[in-house]
Amino acid sequence: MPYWYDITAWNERFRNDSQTVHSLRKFRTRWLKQGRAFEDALSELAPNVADILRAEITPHPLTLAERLDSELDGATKLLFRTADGLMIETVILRTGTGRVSLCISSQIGCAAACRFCATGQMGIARNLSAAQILDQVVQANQILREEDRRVRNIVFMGMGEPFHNPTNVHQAVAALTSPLLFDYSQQRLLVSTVGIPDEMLRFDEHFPKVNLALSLHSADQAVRQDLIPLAKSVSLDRLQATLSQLQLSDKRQVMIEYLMLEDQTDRPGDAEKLIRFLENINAHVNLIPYNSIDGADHLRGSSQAARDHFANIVRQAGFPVTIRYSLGADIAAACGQLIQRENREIAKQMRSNPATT
Ligand SMILES: C[S@@+](CC[C@H](N)C(=O)[O-])C[C@H]1O[C@@H](n2cnc3c(N)ncnc32)[C@H](O)[C@@H]1O
Ligand code: SF4
Repeated sequence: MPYWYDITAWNERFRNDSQTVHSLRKFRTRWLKQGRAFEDALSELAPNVADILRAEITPHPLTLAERLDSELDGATKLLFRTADGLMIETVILRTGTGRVSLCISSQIGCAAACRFCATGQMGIARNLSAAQILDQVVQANQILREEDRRVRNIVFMGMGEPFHNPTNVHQAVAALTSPLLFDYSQQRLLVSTVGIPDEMLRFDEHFPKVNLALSLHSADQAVRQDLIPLAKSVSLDRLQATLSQLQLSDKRQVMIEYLMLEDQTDRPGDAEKLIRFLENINAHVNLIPYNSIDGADHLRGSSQAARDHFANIVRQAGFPVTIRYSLGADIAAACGQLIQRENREIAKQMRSNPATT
């Protein structure tokens, strides 16, 4: 049975029936581009075609468990439950201009175990399937349809390391950018990684216009690997060489994400190291204010003065610098925070009683 996003397989199956191929195309437009509910998208199809889809497609592999709307700004956090009871987060970000970005998850938990990240502290890592990754976009667009909006930009900045789940992430990106499915241009997507060199290059080759972000956070090897245990196996030299091989241009700079941590990453000397690291790389630096998380009491976010000073040093070296404005502070914006404990509990139950899961 083909997945709903496997266009080649569906077309092959109905290759002698052009009318069905045509009505399937209409259905996909209504469902994926217009954000209609599955049953509504089926309503204009011939009954026999609608019955085939009802019988063979699982439209929503995720169940929306909770929706939290920020009272401060245009953020909505969606908490989804997978079939085996684990939770993931997706965030809708509405900007003042009316544009909407969606922050999606690619894994449950994350093996990189970054000290500052609630997802990394979750103690469980499981890949999301391509259908689960895509369902976050499908369900967000259904919510946004009620507001006459559609997701415009999609960022893989939710839970998980996308390049630890490359097969499913490649499939999901191919579906999102396929004119026959979601029809987003590659430029509307951004994949953020902690830095998995081979996978970054492979992705760049397949999707040369999808934006890439590297979560660097420090250009000092000792500090970086202290914050990101996975960095012990990836040297800064290797990362630098990887960045220099990406297909960058005026329209596609690599985004360097840099977490501002007091006395660890935010000193003027740290800015100088960052500038040296980025020499000859077409990069845009995004400074990230730290959202404190449980169990990381030794980490403190930088003051605004330190952040501004750092930004000025990097700007003077010729790099565009932005400071990330964190939306949804009142709905626990730091990804994974809300569900960290719940997932740990479920994972513990699974381990102690595997027969029931
Ligand atoms: C959750 S990660 C997911 C994508 C990928 N694994 C990565 O690290 O780039 C997305 C971004 O959130 C940042 N982040 C994680 N925990 C944070 C926190 N407590 N405060 C601020 N940013 C955080 C990460 O450093 C990363 O730049
Ligand atoms: S910051 Fe990214 S790589 Fe690090 S633990 Fe969190 S999700 Fe994983």
